[in-house]
Amino acid sequence: MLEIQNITKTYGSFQALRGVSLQAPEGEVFGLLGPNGAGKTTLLRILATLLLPTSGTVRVNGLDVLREPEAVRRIVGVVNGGMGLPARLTGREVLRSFAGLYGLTQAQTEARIAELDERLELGRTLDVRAGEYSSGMKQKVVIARSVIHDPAVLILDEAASGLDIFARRTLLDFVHATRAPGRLTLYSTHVMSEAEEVCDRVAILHEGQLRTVGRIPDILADTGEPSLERAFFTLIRGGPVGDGPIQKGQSQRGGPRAV
Ligand SMILES: Nc1ncnc2c1ncn2[C@@H]1O[C@H](COP(=O)(O)OP(=O)(O)OP(=O)(O)O)[C@@H](O)[C@H]1O
Repeated sequence: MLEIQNITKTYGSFQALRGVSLQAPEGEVFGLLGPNGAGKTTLLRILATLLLPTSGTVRVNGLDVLREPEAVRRIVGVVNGGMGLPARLTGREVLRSFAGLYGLTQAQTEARIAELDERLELGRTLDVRAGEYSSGMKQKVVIARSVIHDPAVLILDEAASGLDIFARRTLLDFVHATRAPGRLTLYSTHVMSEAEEVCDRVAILHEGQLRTVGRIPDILADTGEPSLERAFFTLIRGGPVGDGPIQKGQSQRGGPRAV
């Protein structure tokens, strides 16, 4: 479903991604974890055709992101920071205009808006102008807009940030429900409990390189840690957290596990 081969990205003389390769199968929610500045947004923007890599290749559903960006955009939905909404439009108008861009008929559009209203609990947000939204209302409409065309691949970059616990719960349930044959959701977060809840597999990125890729139970077993948060620190710091014993998996530091 997603194949990333040796991606690098250089900003000026700074190497933000230093040879990232991974594969993510369909039918799963795949988590991308890493500290600030690890390169998560850079990688996700490359996958979403919003940024060119310096080198390497990415295929989404067999489509080359560099050679066939238009085709990739039709099957990908993306939410990342700083996405704006036109202040004078209501949520419903925003969704209708995006549905039009993707060629949905009026009947398809209204059915999809009704479905997203239910799944994301949009409620009155649909009929309020975006200029009057709270940050949580805005984020819900941004998410609804990103999936109006029912994309096979959904990229959510820190999508829960700024949401209260009710909206966060709605989002996590929504993400959970995206797990289906022929679908892939990429979910980046700093919140380990979110990753533990919704992700089947995670990649941990640090300083532009993968520290590990795998199923969460396997990562816990390999690091000998009881939680993803402790495993995360162990992998990022290159040593055990607190006074915990050094466990198996240490030999893998600095290189990713096979998926
Ligand atoms: N346009 C840019 N120009 C120069 N450097 C950049 C640019 N965008 C990102 N960087 C740098 O690349 C590195 C990776 O940034 P990126 O935003 O991908 O990290 P991140 O893992 O998403 O971080 P965060 O969790 O803080 O959002 C950082 O050191 C950042 O300063």
